[in-house]
Amino acid sequence: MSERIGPEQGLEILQDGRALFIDVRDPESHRQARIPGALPLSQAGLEAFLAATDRAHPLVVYCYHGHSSQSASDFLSEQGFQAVVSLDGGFEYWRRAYPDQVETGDDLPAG
Ligand SMILES: O=S(=O)([O-])[S-]
Repeated sequence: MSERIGPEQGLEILQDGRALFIDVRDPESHRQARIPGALPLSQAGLEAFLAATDRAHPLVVYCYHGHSSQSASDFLSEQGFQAVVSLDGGFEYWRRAYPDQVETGDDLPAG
């Protein structure tokens, strides 16, 4: 089972820039609002993601409430990713706790 982290730890990791945030919600939800710089990952993009991503790159996976991100994290661990965590509370908690850490609409990811 992959590790879970709380939102405070997620914020620290985001600010350190040491992990890739993976958004497993539906693509439209991602387009509307997301954790800054997060990558949308759906079934359709999975193969390309697995082919292109370094297994050593730390990943923080999030969904709506922190449930489906746990199975997505387990799956990514099984695919060889060495540092995968699931974000407790998901985006719904995150957007209320850290409204200034939400990117919306078609804003380009920072950096
Ligand atoms: O996205 S969710 O599985 O936490 S409802």
